[in-house]
Amino acid sequence: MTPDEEIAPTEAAPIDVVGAVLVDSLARPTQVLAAQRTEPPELAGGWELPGGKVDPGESLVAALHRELREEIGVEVRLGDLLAGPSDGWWPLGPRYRMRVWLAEVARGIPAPIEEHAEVRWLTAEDVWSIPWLDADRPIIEAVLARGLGGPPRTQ
Ligand SMILES: Nc1nc2c([nH]c(=O)n2[C@H]2C[C@H](O)[C@@H](COP(=O)(O)OP(=O)(O)OP(=O)(O)O)O2)c(=O)[nH]1
Repeated sequence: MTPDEEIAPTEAAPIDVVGAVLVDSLARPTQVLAAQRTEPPELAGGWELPGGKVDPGESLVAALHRELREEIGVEVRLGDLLAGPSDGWWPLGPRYRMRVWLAEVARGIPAPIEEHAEVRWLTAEDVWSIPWLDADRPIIEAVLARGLGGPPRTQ
């Protein structure tokens, strides 16, 4: 063991987060829902996919339904997993990783009940009009590549 390895901290397991690409229609998506964070200060004002951390012992899908109910007040139907580059996960900085599903509203109207200042439906045309969190940008690129009622973004 080198001195460097001796002092290197053990790599902590990533914390699992789940998120939804909530679209107006799974069959023919033309709009995606973005939610503006209110905390922590370094992320406040940034826009993200609704979702949150998985509780201990909770399944990923159960966590996603719970977070969507608590945060934006909707019941959803889940569609496909939007697979990320790391075994299906999307990296969120050094501490977190996120699984993302397409979803549509089954009941309720999305509202910023908890943790968000605002929620907004965005078309392909205006999807870059808001400052997405850095980690979310490749996810939004992937959403556009799948199709959001318009051609994929080219640059
Ligand atoms: N929910 C969500 N979190 C994201 C996204 N992008 C991104 O970098 N993150 C980060 C922000 C947070 O550091 C972490 C998820 O934590 P969270 O604050 O949403 O989780 P939570 O709802 O369970 O919050 P809390 O109860 O622990 O306060 O992942 C995203 O699109 N959605």
